[in-house]
Amino acid sequence: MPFRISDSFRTHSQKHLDLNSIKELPESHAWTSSNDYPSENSCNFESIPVIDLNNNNHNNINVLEHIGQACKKWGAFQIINHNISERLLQDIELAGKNLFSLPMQQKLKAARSPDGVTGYGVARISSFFSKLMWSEGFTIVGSPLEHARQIWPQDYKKFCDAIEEYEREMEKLAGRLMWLMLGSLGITKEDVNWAVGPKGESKGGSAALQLNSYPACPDPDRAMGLAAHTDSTILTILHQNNTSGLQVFKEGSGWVTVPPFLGALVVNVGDLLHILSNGSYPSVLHRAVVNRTRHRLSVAYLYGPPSGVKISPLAKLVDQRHPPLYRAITWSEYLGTKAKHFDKALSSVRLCAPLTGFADAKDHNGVQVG
Ligand SMILES: C=C1C[C@]23C[C@@]1(O)CC[C@H]2[C@@]12CCC[C@@](C)(C(=O)O1)[C@H]2[C@@H]3C(=O)O
Ligand SMILES: O=C(O)CCC(=O)C(=O)O
Ligand SMILES: [Fe+2]
Repeated sequence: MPFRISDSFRTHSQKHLDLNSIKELPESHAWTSSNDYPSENSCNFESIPVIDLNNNNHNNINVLEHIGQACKKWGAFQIINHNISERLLQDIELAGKNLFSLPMQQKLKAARSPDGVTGYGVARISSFFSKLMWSEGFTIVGSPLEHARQIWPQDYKKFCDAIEEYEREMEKLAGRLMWLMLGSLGITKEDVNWAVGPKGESKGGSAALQLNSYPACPDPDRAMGLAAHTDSTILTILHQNNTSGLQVFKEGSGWVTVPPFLGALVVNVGDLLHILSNGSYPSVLHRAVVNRTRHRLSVAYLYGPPSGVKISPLAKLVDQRHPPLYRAITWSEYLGTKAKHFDKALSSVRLCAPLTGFADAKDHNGVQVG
């Protein structure tokens, strides 16, 4: 059977409240310390590195080294000079704004079905939490046409054009970033047979596009935009509008805000790169908090390997002293595992305990993610 991301991650329950018009936080959305209360942040002045992809010599270290350090230390970094035009970033933001500002009954015409992946709905990880999140989402895999037509029977073209152009540009950037991140581990194209075609050309991966909307919230300290999670990807490229909300978890520092910089994009290490790198580049735990006055929008490009490809620790990174820590798994299988085990998914594909003290970040950082 052909691989489809849409087969792998099923929603358990969906509730649709119009968060834009609610004046008081309902009990259903009021989080407490026992479920990862957002205001427990430590005050942090550091943040993830900003890497100039054009600059081959930043503070005497080159881009590859800079990326390697960021992946090891943070599991995330921001990029500038990435060749995605400001115009395209504005277009995708506008497409998201136009979609989420529609009346609820119109958005629900493209509601994600209970056993589907694409379309409009609450965060799909909601089923792992007793409280609901202060956000709404729209997931696209491949062409947005079918859902766009359900929402705008005549007027779907503008939305589809923006999404499709964004997907094309993101695919190129994600491929480039994957080779930079793997390159920083000493991995070349010869070492990854599934990513290279017969003529030595790079093969494209699979991807999903996630539009996230976080309306202004009457009680932001007790609400959660998107609960702590890692992405089940090789890497994720995130565009956030000019309102902060994304936080990454760093061992020893706690939750650290990722400030939005005009034109910059955030890159996250996902669980599959964690596996490929045999744990050297841990996937980053992250979440989105909300804001009393400002509406926030983010667009995540979730990039993974081509269909059917088994992902396992790369042979070059494995030896007697560094045995493979994870078993081989396809993206589709991993998404199924994540849908079942959520924050325990990575541990559930683990083969053995590491020899060197390293452990899955989520297993020992004390942050409750599920
Ligand atoms: C490819 C995918 C990754 C994702 C599940 C999905 O099938 C499509 C949406 C993705 C997303 C976006 C928001 C956070 C996340 C955990 C979720 O609930 O849906 C991720 C999923 C993931 O990375 O596991
Ligand atoms: O909105 C954000 O900043 C985070 C979104 C996110 O983590 C995701 O879509 O996977
Ligand atoms: Fe995420």
